[in-house]
Amino acid sequence: MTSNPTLAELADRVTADRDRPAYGHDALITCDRLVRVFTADGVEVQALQGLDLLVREGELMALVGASGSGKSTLMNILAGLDAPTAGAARVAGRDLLTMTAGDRLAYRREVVGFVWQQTSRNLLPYLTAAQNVTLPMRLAGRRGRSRSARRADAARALELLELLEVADCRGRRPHEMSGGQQQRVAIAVALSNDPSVLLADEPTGELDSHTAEQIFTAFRTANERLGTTVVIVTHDQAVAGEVRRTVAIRDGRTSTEVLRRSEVDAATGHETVVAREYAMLDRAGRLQLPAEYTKALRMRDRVALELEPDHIAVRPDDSEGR
Ligand SMILES: Nc1ncnc2c1ncn2[C@@H]1O[C@H](COP(=O)(O)OP(=O)(O)OP(=O)(O)O)[C@@H](O)[C@H]1O
Repeated sequence: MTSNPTLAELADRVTADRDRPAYGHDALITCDRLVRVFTADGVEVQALQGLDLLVREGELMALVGASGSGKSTLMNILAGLDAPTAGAARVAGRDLLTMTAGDRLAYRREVVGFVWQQTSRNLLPYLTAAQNVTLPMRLAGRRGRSRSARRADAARALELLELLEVADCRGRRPHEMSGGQQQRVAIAVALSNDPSVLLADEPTGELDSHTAEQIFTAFRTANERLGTTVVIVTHDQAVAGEVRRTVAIRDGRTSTEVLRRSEVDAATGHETVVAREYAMLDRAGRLQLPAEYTKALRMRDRVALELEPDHIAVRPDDSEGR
């Protein structure tokens, strides 16, 4: 252990702490110790238990986790449909805890777009694809109600439908389209007001694997061509495997994340994708070890720690019988 710091050292530490940028200062989405408690029939359920998550502008990332881990709760908060119990959540500079009902409505219209699993939840059944895409633009009313504004909205709707390769569906109502076409139109609807963030909760859950791949391509197109930040909750390993960053949620907290990067072999020019798993370390120093690791070494209750020059070793408790 180090000796007691001098007064000058303490003053230096205070200055360094003060000058350190705030947590998530450069992130588009910041969740800081986010808590959501539900009370049902007098029983409290802690759906989010101090979740930390940072998403940078321009990312395309996936959230995965077992059923009940808190993914939908998090998405509903980020979508502005639900409010957290405690902690902090900011998206594109908006504080999700302190927003008024009016701010929340503007936030849902202007800052986030969302695509849900149930195709029926995304589109109005009595409107055509093009009308579904122009509706959020009309509701936001950014261009006014003149004829030229309506023409500009219709042109943007067609551009988006073309970008997502469903322009041929523009005059069709949802029941006249396949599930995959409906989801691509739903992505166009979500993008209509040029949101900073596109949120999708199991968007491929009702689709076969080939169609799911097309939907994922549509998200990638939105991310690459429009620069929209995309967060997708998915059970689909194929989708999770396609993104650079997959964050796992366990028991209402972010636990591990997998980062993938391409490596090109200098000799052959062959490109391979290398994946590496990381654990989240929160500001209190808490770390969640993957269950399969702790099970493999029969670790529970207590582990032995050793600080090495370049790593920390975590070993099974060896104190038994000593
Ligand atoms: N409105 C609610 N009232 C009470 N409990 C709720 C409510 N919404 C969610 N929960 C509980 O919160 C926990 C997290 O639920 P959530 O729906 O966020 O999980 P999930 O990871 O999205 O699961 P799934 O993959 O099955 O959709 C669960 O224990 C759930 O039962």
